[in-house]
Amino acid sequence: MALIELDEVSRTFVIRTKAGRLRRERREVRAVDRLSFTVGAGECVGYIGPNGAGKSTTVKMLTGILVPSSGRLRVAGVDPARERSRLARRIGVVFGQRTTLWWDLPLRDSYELARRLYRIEPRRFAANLDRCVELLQLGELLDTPVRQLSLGQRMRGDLAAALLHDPEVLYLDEPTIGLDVVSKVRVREFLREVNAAGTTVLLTTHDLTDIEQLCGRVMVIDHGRVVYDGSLPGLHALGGSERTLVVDLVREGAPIEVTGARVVRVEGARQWLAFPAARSAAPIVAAVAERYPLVDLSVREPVIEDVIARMYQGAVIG
Ligand SMILES: Nc1ncnc2c1ncn2[C@@H]1O[C@H](COP(=O)(O)OP(=O)(O)OP(=O)(O)O)[C@@H](O)[C@H]1O
Repeated sequence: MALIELDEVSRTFVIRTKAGRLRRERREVRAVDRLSFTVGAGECVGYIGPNGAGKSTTVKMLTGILVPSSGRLRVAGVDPARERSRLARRIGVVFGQRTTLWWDLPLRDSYELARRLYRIEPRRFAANLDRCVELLQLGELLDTPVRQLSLGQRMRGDLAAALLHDPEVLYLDEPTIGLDVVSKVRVREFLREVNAAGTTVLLTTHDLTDIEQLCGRVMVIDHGRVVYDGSLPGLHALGGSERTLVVDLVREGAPIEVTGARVVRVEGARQWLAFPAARSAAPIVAAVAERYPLVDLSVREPVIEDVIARMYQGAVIG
């Protein structure tokens, strides 16, 4: 069953700019351009694209904040713009850069407000809160005012707030932005559990590791249109994008030689090895670790803009 359905959805903005002392120019920006796609119940879909591609505009239309200029849009069978409050009970939204929590109140009070706002039945509320507190390790934070929380703690608090009313669909906009490695891991683990329990997830991010670890399907949007819909390895394979293994050796040495990767940069005891992003890093990491004395290793994902640029090149060449 499709939970999210867009059929030829467009959204234009009119921008008026000054052109001379008195004259104003009127320009139309088509942020979303005859966009069609469906997302099935239980899917976790990565929604990625360069800056200004139309991602936020899509998500705003899916929540009912923005009205489409044309086309048909349904979320859980509801027209978001027409029945925004009815839809609000069925969706959860988390924006990494903003919080829905009350700044001066303890976390617990924001949750209590959500309970009243969504009229969540008390037993269900208690069970959901317990589950979120356990999975997100919020126990010790419940009585802390939100303004005193770290970014990672606040994000975990926001995730719980978005899920207390058991939404069928969860929209996430950059949920790991600015978080340290440990917090990122915790947030991703939680999202995996939420999705495994049946919640449909639409995830907007600039961090390809989020997509790699959570989404079986990725949609790339550019200039308001879907330009790729498939798996992440498939996207990498299209343009031949590469990941980088950063290796800190115990001491400086000759460039590392392992099958499947090539050294692209050397700086003192640090070496950078590029390898196809569609392939697993595991055999390369194992080969390097076996043959070279190491201090540290890390894998860097390519940036989304590069992957998309390469995808276009691949599509032209291929
Ligand atoms: N309220 C608005 N008024 C005018 N133009 C807008 C408005 N909102 C978005 N746009 C324009 O629509 C286009 C798509 O913007 P949108 O914010 O949806 O992109 P995005 O993919 O979310 O980008 P980012 O990754 O930078 O958040 C951009 O050209 C943007 O300038």
